[in-house]
Amino acid sequence: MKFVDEADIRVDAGNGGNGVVGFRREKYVPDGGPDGGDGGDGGSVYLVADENLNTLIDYRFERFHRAEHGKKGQSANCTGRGGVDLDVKVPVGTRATDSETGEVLGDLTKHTQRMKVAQGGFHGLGNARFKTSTNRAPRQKSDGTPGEVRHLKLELLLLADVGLLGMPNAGKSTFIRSVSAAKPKVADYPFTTLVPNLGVVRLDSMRSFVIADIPGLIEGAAEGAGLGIQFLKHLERCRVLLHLVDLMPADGSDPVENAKAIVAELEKYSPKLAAKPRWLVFNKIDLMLEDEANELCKQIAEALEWQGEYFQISAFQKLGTHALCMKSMDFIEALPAEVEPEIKDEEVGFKWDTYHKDIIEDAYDDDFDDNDDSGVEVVYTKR
Ligand SMILES: Nc1nc2c(ncn2[C@@H]2O[C@H](COP(=O)(O)OP(=O)(O)OP(=O)(O)O)[C@@H](O)[C@H]2O)c(=O)[nH]1
Ligand SMILES: [Mg+2]
Repeated sequence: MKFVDEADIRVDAGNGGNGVVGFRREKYVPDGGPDGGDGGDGGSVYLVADENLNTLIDYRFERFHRAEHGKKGQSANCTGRGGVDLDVKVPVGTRATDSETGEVLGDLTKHTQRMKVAQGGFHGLGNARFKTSTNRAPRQKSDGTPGEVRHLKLELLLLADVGLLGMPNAGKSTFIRSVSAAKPKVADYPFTTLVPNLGVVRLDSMRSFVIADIPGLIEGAAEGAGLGIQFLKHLERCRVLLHLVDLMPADGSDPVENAKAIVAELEKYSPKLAAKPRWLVFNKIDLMLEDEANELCKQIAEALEWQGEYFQISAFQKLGTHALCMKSMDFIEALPAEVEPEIKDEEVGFKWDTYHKDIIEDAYDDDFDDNDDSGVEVVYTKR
C-alpha cells in the first residue's frame, strides 16, 4: 500500500436558503397577513477522525467535498429545510491547515473527533419576519448567505511515542526491526527508507509504546537536500526522540559533525521540535572492542558538549536495545500526557442577534418603498 500522508482538498459548505415573500389569501379574508417563510441553513462541512482509515490516499483522487444547500422558504410560514451537513472521514492523526492563510485549524487525534472546517450559510428571512405595526404587508425578505469555501491541506501525522532521528545508514530501520514486529527494509546505502514506518514495542502484556522510523536526514535537508525535512512533522507528537549516531560511518564521515548537522537541521525545522526530550544513542558498538566503543562514545559526547546521559547499542546484535526500550517506556509513563487542545465545535444555529437582526433594523431605517416589487417574487397562498 502506498503511504500518502498529504492531500489538498476543497470543502464547500452549503448556501443558506432564501426567505420568500408570501401573503395569505383566504375567502372572506381579503387582507391576510404576510406568511413568507424563512430559508433553511446551509449544511456545514466537518472532518471526522476514523480509526479504520490509515492513509489520505482517497483524497488525492476525491478533492471536492460539498455540503447541501439550505432550501428556500415557502409560503404559509413554512421554513425551508436545512442542508445536510457533510462529514469527511480522515485517519486519526490528521492535521488540517487552511492552505490560503496557513492557519492550522486543528488536529484530529481521537477516533470520532469532529471538527467543523466550513460553516454553512445562514438562512434568509421570509417577509413574515418584517411585519410591524406600521408595515403590515412587507414585501421584504432577505437572502441566505453563501456557505464558506475553504482550501485545506490535510497531513497525516504519525502518532508515535518515540521517534528515531539520524543520518541515513545510522541504523534506524535496523533498530525498529530488532525491537518491534515492523520489518522495514535495511540496506547499506543511504535513503533506504523512503516513507515512515511505525512499530509497536511490546515490553510485556501491559506495557507498550509506538516507535516511528523516518527517512534519514542530511546536512541541508531544510533546503531540500536528500529527502528534505518533510518527514520531521511525524516526530512532532513524539514524547522523546532517539538520535542515532553511527560510531563508524562507512563513508568515513565524522560522527561529531554528523550529529551536529542533525541538530542544526532539527532547529531549522522547528525550535519546538528541537526542544523536545532527545537522547543520544550511539549505534554499531559491535564494530569495535568494548573499551574502544566506550572511549569513542565518551569523546563524541564531550565534543558535542552533551550534558545528559547517552546510550550505547548495537541495533544489529540487539545489544543494549532492550535496556533503551525499558528506559523509554519509563520515561513515557512518568511524563504527564500532553493535553491536546480541545477543538471547540461551536454550534452556530440561528444567528438572530447578529445577522438577521441587522437586516431587519436596516429595513426599518431604510423607509423603503413598500410598493416596489421589482426583483421580489411574491407568493400568495390560498386556503
Ligand atoms: N555492524 C552493524 N551494522 C549495523 C547496525 N545497525 C545497522 N547496521 C547496518 O547499517 C546499514 C544501514 O542500516 P539501516 O537500518 O538501513 O539504516 P537507516 O538509518 O534506516 O538508513 P536510511 O533508511 O537510509 O535512513 C545496514 O547495512 C545495516 O546492516 C549495527 O548495530 N551494527
Ligand atoms: Mg531506514
